[in-house]
Amino acid sequence: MTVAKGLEGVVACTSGISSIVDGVLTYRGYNIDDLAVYANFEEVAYLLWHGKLPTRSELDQLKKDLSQHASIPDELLQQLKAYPKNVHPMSLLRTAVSALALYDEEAEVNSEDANYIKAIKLTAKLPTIITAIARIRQGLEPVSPKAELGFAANFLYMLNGEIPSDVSVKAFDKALVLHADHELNASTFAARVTTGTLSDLYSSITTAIGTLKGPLHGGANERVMAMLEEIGTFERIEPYIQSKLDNKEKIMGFGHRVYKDGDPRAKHLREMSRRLAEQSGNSLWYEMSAAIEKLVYEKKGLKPNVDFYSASVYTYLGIPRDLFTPIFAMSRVTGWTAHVLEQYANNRLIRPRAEYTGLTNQSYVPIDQR
Ligand SMILES: CC(=O)SCCNC(=O)CCNC(=O)[C@H](O)C(C)(C)COP(=O)(O)OP(=O)(O)OC[C@H]1O[C@@H](n2cnc3c(N)ncnc32)[C@H](O)[C@@H]1OP(=O)(O)O
Ligand SMILES: O=C([O-])CC(=O)C(=O)O
Repeated sequence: MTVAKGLEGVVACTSGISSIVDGVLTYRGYNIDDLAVYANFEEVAYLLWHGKLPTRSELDQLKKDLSQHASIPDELLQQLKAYPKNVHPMSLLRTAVSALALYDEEAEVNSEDANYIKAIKLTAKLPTIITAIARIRQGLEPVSPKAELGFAANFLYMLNGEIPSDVSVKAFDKALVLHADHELNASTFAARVTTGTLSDLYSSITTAIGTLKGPLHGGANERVMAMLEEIGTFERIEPYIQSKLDNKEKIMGFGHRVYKDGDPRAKHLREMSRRLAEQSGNSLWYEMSAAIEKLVYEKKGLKPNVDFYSASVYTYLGIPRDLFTPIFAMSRVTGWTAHVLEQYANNRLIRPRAEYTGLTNQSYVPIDQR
């Protein structure tokens, strides 16, 4: 047997959802560079689920469906209020999504239609859950979603209780577009493994959230911000980075399993960070990020991934650091569910092999003789 550690280079399934070829990322054949400029998040969700861009009336219907399903069961809201306050929002989100299944009568119905509706429900409810988590821990009442607001605007509105500015909504919407899908990343693969057993869609998304949470995957974005805060000043950048490299520690937001010459999403986030810095009158986070990018490339030849500049973008948008990964989940749930639907449509159990490296020929010794 040949072992590909971390499954590097292994092609584990076919997929028609997103592709990465020669460093170019596409969703359903559309280049991410075009989608980032022209599409909004709801259009991208439709594209991922249906394989084509929506017509005006299809988009209006999806927006209606998302808004119709945005509220969460009162039982879940009461649970969110009862959960411990000092727990990471990703842990709360994972538990809340699992709990949500208990209040969906169709949770166990495994038809294509029922699963598509579950995909819409989960996408609609994630912002409501995340903002409720954020407000409850501050002793504030959760804010109910507003039907007339779009997906990105609704999140910012429910988080702060104020209608957000157009500039913030546009920037946040673009960040959601950029995070929506990414071929067979770890959390999507995990979701497909769960789906492969013919378990239910809520189980697959709970699996995916738990997988995204790790610092080598989606959890890197909040750690990038922690690093920027820890470094704090320009003079401290060089010694900080050098000591990380000397100690063979990972610099968060750099490197990628698939992109060796840079992540195409990073340039959009870099530009967003630059603009938001200019508008906010506080360029520190952007300037520090740009200096770190240059230095890490000079010293180690590594380029930033999607998580690097998203940290300063979200900070400029006034979003607390520990909500960065939940926001990633809020966008990626569209990609995860598209992959779950694709897996169900052409399923085979996912069950690779392991090369055994343990002891052999052991003789059983009775317990009182060990
Ligand atoms: C949304 C996302 O999931 S994007 C990724 C988010 N994760 C991060 O930003 C965490 C930091 N980055 C990393 O840990 C890695 O680059 C990963 C997990 C993304 C990819 O890991 P792998 O493909 O397994 O690469 P691997 O860890 O083998 O790295 C290859 C080489 O680059 C180095 N390297 C890779 N990333 C980094 C980094 N961020 N900082 C320092 N060195 C790094 C490794 O030390 C190794 O160097 P060596 O050959 O001198 O030993
Ligand atoms: O593809 C990966 O390995 C990680 C990633 O960038 C993503 O999930 O967006």
